[in-house]
Amino acid sequence: MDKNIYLAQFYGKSQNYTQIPRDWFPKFGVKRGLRNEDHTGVLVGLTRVADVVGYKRDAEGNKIDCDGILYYRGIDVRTLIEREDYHGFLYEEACFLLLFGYLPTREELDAFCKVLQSGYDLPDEFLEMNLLRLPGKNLMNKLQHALITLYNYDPDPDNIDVYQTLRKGLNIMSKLPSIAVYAYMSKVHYYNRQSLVIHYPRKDYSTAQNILSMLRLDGRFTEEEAHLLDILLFLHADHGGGTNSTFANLVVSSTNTDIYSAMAASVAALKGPRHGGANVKVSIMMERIIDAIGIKATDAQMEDVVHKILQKKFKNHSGLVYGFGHAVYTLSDPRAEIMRHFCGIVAKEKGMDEIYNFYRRFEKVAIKTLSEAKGTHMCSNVDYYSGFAYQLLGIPRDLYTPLFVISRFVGWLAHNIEHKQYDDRIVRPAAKYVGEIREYIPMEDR
Ligand SMILES: CC(=O)SCCNC(=O)CCNC(=O)[C@H](O)C(C)(C)COP(=O)(O)OP(=O)(O)OC[C@H]1O[C@@H](n2cnc3c(N)ncnc32)[C@H](O)[C@@H]1OP(=O)(O)O
Ligand SMILES: O=C([O-])CC(=O)C(=O)O
Repeated sequence: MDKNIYLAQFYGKSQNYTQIPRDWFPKFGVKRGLRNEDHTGVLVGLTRVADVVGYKRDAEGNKIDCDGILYYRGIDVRTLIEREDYHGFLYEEACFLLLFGYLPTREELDAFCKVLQSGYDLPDEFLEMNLLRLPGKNLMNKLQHALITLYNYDPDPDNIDVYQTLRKGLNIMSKLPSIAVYAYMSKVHYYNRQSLVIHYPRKDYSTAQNILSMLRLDGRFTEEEAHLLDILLFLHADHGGGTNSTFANLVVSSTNTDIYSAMAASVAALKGPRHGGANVKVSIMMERIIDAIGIKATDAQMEDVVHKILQKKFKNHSGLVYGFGHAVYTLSDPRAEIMRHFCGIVAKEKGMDEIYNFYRRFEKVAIKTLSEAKGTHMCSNVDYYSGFAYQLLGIPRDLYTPLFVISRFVGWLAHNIEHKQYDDRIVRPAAKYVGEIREYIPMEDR
């Protein structure tokens, strides 16, 4: 018999031995997904890096929905964006704030940018050996590979001293934009037979400027485009210690493994479509929806699509309307609100307001339909508009989630350092054995 048929039979039979009924989880007091009954997260740590506020508590301790607020080191991200003194290095300023806990002076920010800029160059032959000779089908997997490979270029890679972690982290961080863009160039050269374009990063450019200049054939971009990308990088920089990819970092790093391995674990987590990978899924989903019902579709047609997605009758079959719902936010994700605003402005400038208006209308319909279907308020999340914002900048879909990595790396690093300094215990929760204890049966008696 075909070996796959055997395997399918073993798998079928295994269901008699391996099942764990859903109601056993509450019965044994297990918090699935580390969530409490009211869906809030189980407390697993203390942090001063960022705060994600999505609900309040009333006097009786009940959870009350509220508009979301995101604080970086206690400062509302909106105030950092709305300021009058924009200088082109918003993302770098946020990196400083997240890592060191205070807002830099002009001199401190310049000095910090110089540290980053001094790390822009890749090690000799890294590009040729690891990116051009080994193109990756998926850039998130390729980024994990590149991170693990950078270990080999470090003379003391297993040194996990806190200050060394900061130095190594900043060095990796400064190289990520080139690695991601070159990995993309290598992919489309190899798999799509496109011409290979390699622009070197400029030392005087910010992270946002370099990404745009390395990606574009002529290396040119406008100030407004760099500003939008700077804001996008800024908005993705951190989301507290409980978000999946950061928690994954802390779990892995708590074994005292090297920083390259811990960061690769975070990239692996962020790739998932329930997390950072949702930005690609949203983009594909919206394209398919527009294909199916047209850009001028009515609200009723949009509502029908949402129901079809929920019933797994629309194209992606996941049952999820990507870009909606959040583990913490209830009424709104402040990052989606900010992006909606900036996307509106840039879409108008680029003559893409028709598609922007579609996103806008679909957002309202999806929120209403999902909230009714699930009996709880659901908001659009950061991933709903980010792909569209990248599309406005002409950034290819392959790079949507890698851009999230470039940005969130600093958050992973800040929490990694904080955890090493102040928690420093191996993460090791418990799982209850709920099977039976059985006698061994000799082979001839089975
Ligand atoms: C950067 C980020 O990670 S932002 C999040 C990006 N992810 C997405 O956009 C993917 C779509 N959204 C989701 O999968 C979820 O809303 C998450 C993972 C973001 C948050 O999930 P949680 O708060 O844990 O909610 P949970 O997954 O328990 O969902 C509760 C219920 O709502 C449903 N639900 C939640 N979000 C959605 C959605 N977007 N579409 C359809 N159903 C949803 C779940 O299927 C579940 O239904 P059930 O009770 O009938 O099983
Ligand atoms: O907090 C979360 O669960 C997911 C999220 O929005 C992020 O990591 O940016």
